[in-house]
Amino acid sequence: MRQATLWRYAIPMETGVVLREARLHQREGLLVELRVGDRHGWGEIAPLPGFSREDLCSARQDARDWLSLWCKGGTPNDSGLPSVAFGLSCALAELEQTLPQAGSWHSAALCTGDPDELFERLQALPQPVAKMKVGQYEAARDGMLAGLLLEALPDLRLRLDANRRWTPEKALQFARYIAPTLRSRIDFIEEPCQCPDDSRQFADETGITIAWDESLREEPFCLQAQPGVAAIVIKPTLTGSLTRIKQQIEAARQYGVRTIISSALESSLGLTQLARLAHWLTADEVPGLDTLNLMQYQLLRAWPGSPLPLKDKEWLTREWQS
Ligand SMILES: O=C(O)CCC(=O)c1ccccc1C(=O)O
Ligand SMILES: [Mg+2]
Repeated sequence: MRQATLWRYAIPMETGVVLREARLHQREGLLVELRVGDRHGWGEIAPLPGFSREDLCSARQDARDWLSLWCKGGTPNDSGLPSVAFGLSCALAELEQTLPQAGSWHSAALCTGDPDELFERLQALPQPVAKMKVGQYEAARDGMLAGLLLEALPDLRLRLDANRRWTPEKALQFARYIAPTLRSRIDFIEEPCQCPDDSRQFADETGITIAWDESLREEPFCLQAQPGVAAIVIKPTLTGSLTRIKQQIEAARQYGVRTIISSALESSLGLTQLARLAHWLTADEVPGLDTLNLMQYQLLRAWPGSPLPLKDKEWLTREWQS
């Protein structure tokens, strides 16, 4: 017999580092638990305000409809809401034991705090890959800091994320502070300019490669081999089912473009699944999952080595059961 429960969580968190002005003080989402006999599978459905097109209310409704049908023995189609399709497909994959347990537990370290502290943290990393948000302050400041880090830490690889905040002039101003010999250690800048054509031109002019993030979720987006485009950044919660994620990764591979699996601020349950997904489908890449520490605690599953407290089901609210 098939059984399903939909749980709700709310975790205090501070998201200023990643979301900037759109910051959240609490992350809300749903967890889905599927059971068949003594097998079970979990998934997380957590639309991210400001990024997802669906909200939690419509996600809950869609998830309930899907689960009702599934419990009756049906095989419902993937939800059209990306967060729902992602969470349900993870729960099914766990149930069917198709999501391997091994995970990519080393993430690109999210650069926070003051430069001295950052410097020490990066120096201690086994795989020195860091991700820095740029475009919030002066482009010159960003350029100086990035240049300084690359110069001081000769093994460091840097990923930058501008979230489309630069005009073409600002982007070039940033690049002027990065010596040409250091540029190849910038893995990529995610979406430097407002418009994708300007971002590609930036890559052409500076030799600094770029990655698509926001563009991936815009219609019409057609992945192609483009000079200067090094990677796509996939946030599964904003993308959809495991099948869809696999298709995107496969397409990128065909064009010689790297894929980085990245967080949309999921709880430790979803985040550990993303680490497993990353290991399974993008084994050679360091994922962008360094967001757990923004939360006050972990839920149901522990990220290996995390000192954050781990909370159990008592911290969840039951929303629906069948
Ligand atoms: O990609 C990462 O390394 C961390 C996640 C991250 O930056 C992010 C998280 C939530 C929403 C948007 C973004 C972003 O890439 O801008
Ligand atoms: Mg990004």
